[in-house]
Amino acid sequence: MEPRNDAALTQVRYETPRPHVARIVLNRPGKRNAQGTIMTYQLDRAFRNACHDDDVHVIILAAEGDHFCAGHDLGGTEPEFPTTEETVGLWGQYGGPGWEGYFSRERELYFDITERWRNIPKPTIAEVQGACIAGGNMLAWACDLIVCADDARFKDNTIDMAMPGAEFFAHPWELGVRKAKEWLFTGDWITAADAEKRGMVNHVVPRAELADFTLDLASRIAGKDRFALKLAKEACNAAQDSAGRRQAMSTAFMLHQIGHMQNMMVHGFLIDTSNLTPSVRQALEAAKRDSAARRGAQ
Ligand SMILES: C/C=C/C(=O)SCCNC(=O)CCNC(=O)[C@H](O)C(C)(C)COP(=O)(O)OP(=O)(O)OC[C@H]1O[C@@H](n2cnc3c(N)ncnc32)[C@H](O)[C@@H]1OP(=O)(O)O
Repeated sequence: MEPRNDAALTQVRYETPRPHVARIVLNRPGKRNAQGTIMTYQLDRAFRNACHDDDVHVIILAAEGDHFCAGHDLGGTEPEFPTTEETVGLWGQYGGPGWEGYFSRERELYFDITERWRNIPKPTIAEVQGACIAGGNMLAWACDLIVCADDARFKDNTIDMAMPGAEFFAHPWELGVRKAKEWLFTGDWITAADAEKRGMVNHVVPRAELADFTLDLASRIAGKDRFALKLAKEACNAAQDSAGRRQAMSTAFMLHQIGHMQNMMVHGFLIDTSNLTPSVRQALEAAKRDSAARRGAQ
């Protein structure tokens, strides 16, 4: 199958820079690649294109601009809820009252979809530079390997939003339980070097060499037997799963829902917005006003 030049992709680019290698690029640098509903479904579409193309053996997930991903889009310039046409998940009831709609959205957009990307039956490599925040880590963690630039830095600031951590709660599996707790409790950055020491990333390379290094690694892997790669990935993932990863993450996801409901009861919104950076808080406040007006008009 020819790689698709997919015109539907506006916030994500799909490239085939080397034989048997697809490179999917988050392409919203003006918003620091914040991941909203549109980007999520375009990313899902790009991953599916790569999965369905027999000629693609390895997939790179990269990002345009200075930062890999500023996490979930808190600016709300996009539809809050997916339409049933674009969803692959079966949750539905996005317009449901109370928590019903939000639960479906969270489950589909942040948990199930990320788990599906983690289980893509081809090797995936994240190529990370600059800031990688909260939901941004979920994108990197969904990949099998992570190569990062020496300027990469990672944090999960969700406790500052009165939330217990991003939805795809791989933190303890990525950093070890003790470091994961400190990272979450403080909301501090960890550097690329620290992430490598913890085993969260495979390689740290100079920023100028990031793309070429990742491509070379991808090409080396792409030269191996495609089916054996798939089996090796499945075997490694099964080791984590038989140690309880999936069950622990399901529990964490439900606790995350409790965090949102508590915020709704205490702050009248999904998250406590008081500690957000000024530009993001401003965008969010505008989005909240729009959303309230839209709902009022219904
Ligand atoms: C369960 C929750 C999961 C989550 O993922 S919640 C999201 C958590 N993420 C954050 O709190 C990230 C906040 N963003 C930042 O800290 C900074 O940004 C960066 C360090 C990533 C980059 O800093 P700099 O280069 O100085 O950019 P800038 O002026 O802060 O932002 C540039 C434009 O990007 C928009 N933006 C940044 N992050 C987000 C976001 N997460 N959602 C929506 N928009 C975002 C801003 O508003 C602004 O936009 P305009 O130029 O139009 O004013």
